[in-house]
Amino acid sequence: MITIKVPATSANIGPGFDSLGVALQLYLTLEIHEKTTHWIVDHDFNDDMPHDENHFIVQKALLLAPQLAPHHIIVKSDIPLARGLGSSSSALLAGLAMANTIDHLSLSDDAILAFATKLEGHPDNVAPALFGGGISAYYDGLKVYHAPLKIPENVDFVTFIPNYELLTSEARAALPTTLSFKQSVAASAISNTLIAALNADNFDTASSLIEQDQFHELSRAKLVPQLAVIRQVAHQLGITGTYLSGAGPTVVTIVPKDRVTTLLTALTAANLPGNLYRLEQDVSGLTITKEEK
Ligand SMILES: Nc1ncnc2c1ncn2[C@@H]1O[C@H](COP(=O)(O)OP(=O)(O)OP(=O)(O)O)[C@@H](O)[C@H]1O
Ligand SMILES: N[C@@H](CCO)C(=O)O
Repeated sequence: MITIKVPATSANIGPGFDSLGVALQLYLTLEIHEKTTHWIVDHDFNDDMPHDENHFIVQKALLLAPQLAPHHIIVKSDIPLARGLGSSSSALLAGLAMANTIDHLSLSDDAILAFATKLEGHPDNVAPALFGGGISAYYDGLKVYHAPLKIPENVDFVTFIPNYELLTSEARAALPTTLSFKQSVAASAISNTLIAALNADNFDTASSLIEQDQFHELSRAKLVPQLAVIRQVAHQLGITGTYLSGAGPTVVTIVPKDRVTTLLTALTAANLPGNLYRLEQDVSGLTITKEEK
């Protein structure tokens, strides 16, 4: 049996729209069992999700390897669908890694990343899901340029997952079609300075800049009213570092570990419609293990 494990990811980290992301310790696991005459996909999701070759993961694998032999596969996932935790990127990478492994394609990580980014349109979920940790990345249409983003070791990710879905396509439809030159310069300066502050271990500056995005949060805030509420609760405790995770609706606050309980207590009292988690950064990224029978 071959097991492919892929972490969830939280993209944007505030001002890093479509370029920054971090892997988190929630996982999709894909087990590849025996060869079969047609694809058999066991999963715990709703039965509206296909159990045959029409399953998302198989479809993505077939894009990379159209002649891929059918197998019995089992998908298990802690990553909620369409909540801003990169479920589609993790599933996409699992499919590509399955094709690469069982069809012996020997594609490099960078080749897989470029293929995945072409399908996703932006690298901010797929890059950290593949490599683990924080990543900054840019796709020029052919190649993905990427470098590690330094995430402090002494922080956790307080993650509020609302009890409703928000498709990325819907949240992208809310984005502005143009930004003025002045606003573009400010928005990229905020993102650049965030990266520099993280690299300099200056978390006070970083956590403040995380909240100053000018690319996407203003136009998406109406879709996720909990973003403003969580920021306000955190500010009352002197905590900054709250952002819309990916396209939302999940809201993440990056918090020093010694303040996490205080924030979780206050957010629990706010009784928001969804679930709160304390997550840690994943540093391994996608892993593949082979077990001989
Ligand atoms: N494990 C999975 N198995 C099958 N399909 C999946 C799986 N995970 C995601 N998908 C597909 O991806 C869709 C969600 O993708 P979408 O890009 O809207 O959200 P997301 O990836 O969870 O969020 P974001 O990109 O904002 O972080 C699901 O509705 C489903 O079609
Ligand atoms: N950067 C993307 C992440 C979700 O795919 C967005 O915010 O739309």
